[in-house]
Amino acid sequence: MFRTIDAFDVKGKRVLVRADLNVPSKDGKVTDSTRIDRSAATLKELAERGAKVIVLTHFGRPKGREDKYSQKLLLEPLAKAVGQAVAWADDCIGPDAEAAIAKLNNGDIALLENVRFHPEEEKNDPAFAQALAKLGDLYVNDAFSTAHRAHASTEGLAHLLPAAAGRLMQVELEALAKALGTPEKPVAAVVGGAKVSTKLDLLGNLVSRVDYLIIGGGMANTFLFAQGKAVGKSLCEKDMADTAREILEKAKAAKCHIVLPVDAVVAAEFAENAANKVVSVDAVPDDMMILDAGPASIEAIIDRLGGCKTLVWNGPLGAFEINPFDKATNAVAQAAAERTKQGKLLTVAGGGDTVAALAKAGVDEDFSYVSTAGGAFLEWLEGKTLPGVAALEIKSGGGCGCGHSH
Ligand SMILES: Nc1ncnc2c1ncn2[C@@H]1O[C@H](COP(=O)(O)OP(=O)(O)O)[C@@H](O)[C@H]1O
Ligand SMILES: O=C(OP(=O)(O)O)[C@H](O)COP(=O)(O)O
Repeated sequence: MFRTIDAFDVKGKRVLVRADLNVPSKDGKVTDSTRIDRSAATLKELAERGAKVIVLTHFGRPKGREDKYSQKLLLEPLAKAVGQAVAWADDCIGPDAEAAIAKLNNGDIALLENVRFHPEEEKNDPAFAQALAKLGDLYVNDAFSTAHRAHASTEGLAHLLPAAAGRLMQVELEALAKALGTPEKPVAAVVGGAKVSTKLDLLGNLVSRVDYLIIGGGMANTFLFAQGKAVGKSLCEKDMADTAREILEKAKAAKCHIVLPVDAVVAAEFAENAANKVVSVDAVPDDMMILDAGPASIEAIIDRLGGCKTLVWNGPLGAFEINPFDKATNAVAQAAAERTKQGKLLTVAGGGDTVAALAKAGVDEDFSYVSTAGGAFLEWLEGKTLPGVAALEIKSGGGCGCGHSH
């Protein structure tokens, strides 16, 4: 049980909204604005109700203040999404933030610079959380896709100010519970993408929840390496090999079938239209990298989905942003969309890049539900309590606040 923004009288109040505007980008331009667009409902409602709306978010994984992770590129798409100008502050705490907020009138919206420019954010540092809290009267967490992180702006702040869930947070939790509360079996999970170390661990729990775990993208390379295969220059976290082997053992014990690529599209560089060829996963050349799953792997995955009733998906199967390494992601997305339209498969997908990949494949409207969250959604699926959601719990209201119904 958590409070929503219905419980707040926001008129004239400074409302700190933690959104997740961590969107895909290229050359300083946002390439998929889904997270921004879906965060707009809360921001617009608060502004319409007369709040001074202050948006906190992270963008990427900067190590301290790094210009390439400045959030200025978000200003224009955010202004478009909310239908009004958005003010800016060069820092998320201190004099810059205070000055920008002091200028806000009721109904105005401001975006502050990347909270991760301060390493204290990810440490959930109490003094940093206090510095953020000083800027607002009320706190709204609308960042479901970052709710698996116990950071100052996603967790700490909820203990320092009156706190509520935003509309996107509400919608996500309700939609996931409805779609996946009791998933029809067999259930397949597709997990790919590039965030190997932060997502590999959770696969250990996922194997007891799904019948098939289909591993692709950079994640698969680490498993192939763990099986003793050479992966050349591929994205691969070699120090995670033991964890990968443990997951394979856990899967066996849980009778979860792991599906790994059998062939791969390899190239010498991560670049658009790089010369490429299809090889067996047993024959990846030393000077090349795996950038997509090959045709035999695509066929095996689609074949496997044919027998499933539910699909959950986070992480593209290849480097989908650069042609032609989007083939496996496109083909599997289109096959899943087709089966969804036929009423044979319930499909729930999520993640900043996964959403962009589904849009590129032209099927984002055809899935049963598309979440803004990737890692958070998988952790929710594991049955884990998400710290960002739990912190919103109304202590006397009963329920643990994790978003699951127990
Ligand atoms: N084989 C691969 N090698 C390098 N990068 C890959 C590979 N497969 C997928 N990726 C990358 O994974 C990224 C998305 O991963 P991730 O952030 O985990 O997904 P999401 O944002 O949907 O949760 C994309 O930028 C894509 O290029
Ligand atoms: O993009 C995100 O998650 P996702 O890649 O799992 O979809 C969130 O913004 C969380 O980012 P983080 O994984 O750097 O904490």
